[in-house]
Amino acid sequence: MSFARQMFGQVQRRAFTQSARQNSKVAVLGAAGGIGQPLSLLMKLNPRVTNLALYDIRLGPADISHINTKSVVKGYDPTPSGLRECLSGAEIVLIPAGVPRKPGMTRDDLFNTNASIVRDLAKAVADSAPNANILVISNPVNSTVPICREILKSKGVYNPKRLFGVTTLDVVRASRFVSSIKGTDPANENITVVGGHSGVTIVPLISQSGHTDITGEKLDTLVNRIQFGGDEVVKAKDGAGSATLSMAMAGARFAESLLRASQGESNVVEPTFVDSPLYKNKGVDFFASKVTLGPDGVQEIHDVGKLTDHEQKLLDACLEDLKKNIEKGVKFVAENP
Ligand SMILES: NC(=O)C1=CN([C@@H]2O[C@H](COP(=O)(O)OP(=O)(O)OC[C@H]3O[C@@H](n4cnc5c(N)ncnc54)[C@H](O)[C@@H]3O)[C@@H](O)[C@H]2O)C=CC1
Ligand SMILES: O=C([O-])CC(=O)C(=O)O
Repeated sequence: MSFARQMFGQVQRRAFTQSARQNSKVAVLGAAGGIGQPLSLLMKLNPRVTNLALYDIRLGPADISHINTKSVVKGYDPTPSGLRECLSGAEIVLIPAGVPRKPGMTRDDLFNTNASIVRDLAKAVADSAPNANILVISNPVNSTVPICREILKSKGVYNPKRLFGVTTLDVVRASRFVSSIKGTDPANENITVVGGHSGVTIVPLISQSGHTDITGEKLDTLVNRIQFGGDEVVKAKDGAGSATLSMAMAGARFAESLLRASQGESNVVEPTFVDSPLYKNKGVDFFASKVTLGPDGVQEIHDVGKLTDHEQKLLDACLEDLKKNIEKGVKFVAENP
């Protein structure tokens, strides 16, 4: 039997044998995109999902509904009522809607287009799924998450425990890159990455991984590759977009963690960009660090732990940029409500 048949056979068996403990509707906004399509596929293969609601302004991945797992899939029209129905009753709303980078662009260069897309989708979520966990993938995450907060606040439904910037890809990359240096299994490499999700705001804490032998130039190269892993992909795709498959996997992993926590599993920890007390005294309202997830979303925000002098310098540079990125999102909503 081919590897693919074996793999999908296993997924299917799991899907049919594990009975869902509760109804979990997951909505994907931007479902027809480079991330949206594989992300929707992974959600369709997840036995914890009972309803999968797909929305995009262009035609979506219609054949996902033919996959023989139990969940019910529905694609919605790109109309206000379609979006309302898509969101109604959703436990998780994944947002990969928006434009990706081209070579030479920073994530911040996407702001002008993606800020209004995310703002308008956040308004719809506030109206139709005010209690949902909102998982923002659209870049620049450091600004689009604060945009969501401002919209939810303006509508009186902001719950800081349920708004997440998805930074899982940084952690996925970090464990893969460290494992390729060390010749280890990436599944066993849990590298903490804190801060935000662009360039120097991405701060990998290699000292906490136990790999104290990665130092000097080797460490600098590794840190730079984690911080600019997204650029590596943008360059390789040469105008055809940015990371899609690895991002879909990372988004699906984060959504799965939230579902595990909401379905009663304890000690579910994921790094994510949330409304965080850690650096509010420095004017930084959002920060990614390890977060224990619970049935109500954020359960506990962990601090960054012990840092080397080198990591402290990286963190200082991160906080400076992050503050500006967050302020930019807040200002956008104040001026363009
Ligand atoms: N957080 C992260 O780690 C990562 C974030 N990204 C970001 O994810 C976003 C999406 O990337 P791709 O999927 O590659 O782009 P894409 O262009 O392939 O797909 C985006 C989709 O969003 C849809 N869309 C646009 N406006 C919409 C609206 N108002 N409502 C619903 N759907 C809408 C488009 O029709 C398209 O299908 C980009 O902003 C990219 O920078 C990409 C990789 C990693
Ligand atoms: O680099 C980009 O534009 C997409 C992204 O966020 C990533 O791959 O980490």
